[in-house]
Amino acid sequence: MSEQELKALRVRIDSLDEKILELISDRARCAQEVARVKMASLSEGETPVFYRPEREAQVLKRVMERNPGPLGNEEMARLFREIMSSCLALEQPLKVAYLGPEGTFTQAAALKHFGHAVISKPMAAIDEVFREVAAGAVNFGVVPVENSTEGAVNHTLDSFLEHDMVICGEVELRIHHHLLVGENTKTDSISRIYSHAQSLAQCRKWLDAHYPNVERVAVSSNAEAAKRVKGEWNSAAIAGDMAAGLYGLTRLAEKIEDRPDNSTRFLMIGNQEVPPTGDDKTSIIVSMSNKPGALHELLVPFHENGIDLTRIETRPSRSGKWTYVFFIDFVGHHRDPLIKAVLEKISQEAVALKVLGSYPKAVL
Ligand SMILES: O=C(O)C(=O)C[C@]1(C(=O)O)C=C[C@@H](O)C=C1
Repeated sequence: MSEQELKALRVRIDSLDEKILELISDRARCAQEVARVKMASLSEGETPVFYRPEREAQVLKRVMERNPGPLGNEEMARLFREIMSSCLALEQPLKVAYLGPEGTFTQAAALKHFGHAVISKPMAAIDEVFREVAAGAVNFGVVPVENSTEGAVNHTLDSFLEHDMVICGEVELRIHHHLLVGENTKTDSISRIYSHAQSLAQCRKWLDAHYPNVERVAVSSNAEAAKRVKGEWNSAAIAGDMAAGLYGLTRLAEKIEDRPDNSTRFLMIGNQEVPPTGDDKTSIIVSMSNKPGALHELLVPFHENGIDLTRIETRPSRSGKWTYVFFIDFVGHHRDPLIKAVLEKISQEAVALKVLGSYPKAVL
């Protein structure tokens, strides 16, 4: 390519950037107007709701449907995700608590869902995320709920039994684990590998094959594991890219998870109900009386009405020995007439039924 051609293309890019700049600023001013309208239409004592997950899901879907390329749909949606995040921050900067410390996959999930313009607050435990939201110290919380290799995150399920929370969104993250070492690590003398118990489990076969005699130490998070390695010459950590970058570690082995499709699903929790988008999911907790056929009775209304169950999990109810609650996720919104009727039917048979929330299916 000649110098001349390159120059002409760069002039074109400069002019396009100016247009993009103008358009983004126009959009941001529009968001400010939206905030003004929301404030003006409040009734006495009402608090404004600036963050609208149902609208955000629609915006991102529309972008994906109309994307002419050559950028991929996910990439384009990611760019718009960030534009919307900045526009919302003009209306109201969102505060989001997540299972920390900094560098965890949960932080990556929070940023994927809300964008980078949020004020994010790391918490030391899942229960603390719930408490922070309940106390009103943050607008939303982000917690892991299930992993495709290791199953349910029980701390999260149990926290739902103790707190009244509304689920307002979900996000899925592909989880890649690396074996990380520090500058001073003697890589041929590694005697200890730190990670979160779930991550150790997700890499079990790889560890058995490559480090069968090395001690595996479970710590509170992958980021914590990465932090520890910095000061120890004989240890390594299993963690992801964010933690590696944050603590300046290098990858001794990449993508060591046993299953290449290893993914974790995270939930956004808050106090705000989300209206239907037409492509939603609902999560409920149900407890049934301890009698034969109880689970069958619970599932029949879903089957009879053709409702797609996406998950069912059992946990001890914590209110009696050998009594259980079921966590159920299904496709649909609790305001849909069909879902309403099914929930009505179930509540007639159930000891207790609680709708944890209806929320847009993950777009990104
Ligand atoms: O449509 C709204 O209610 C807005 O506030 C605008 C907007 C956007 O930038 O598109 C910003 C934040 C909301 O979460 C959803 C959408």
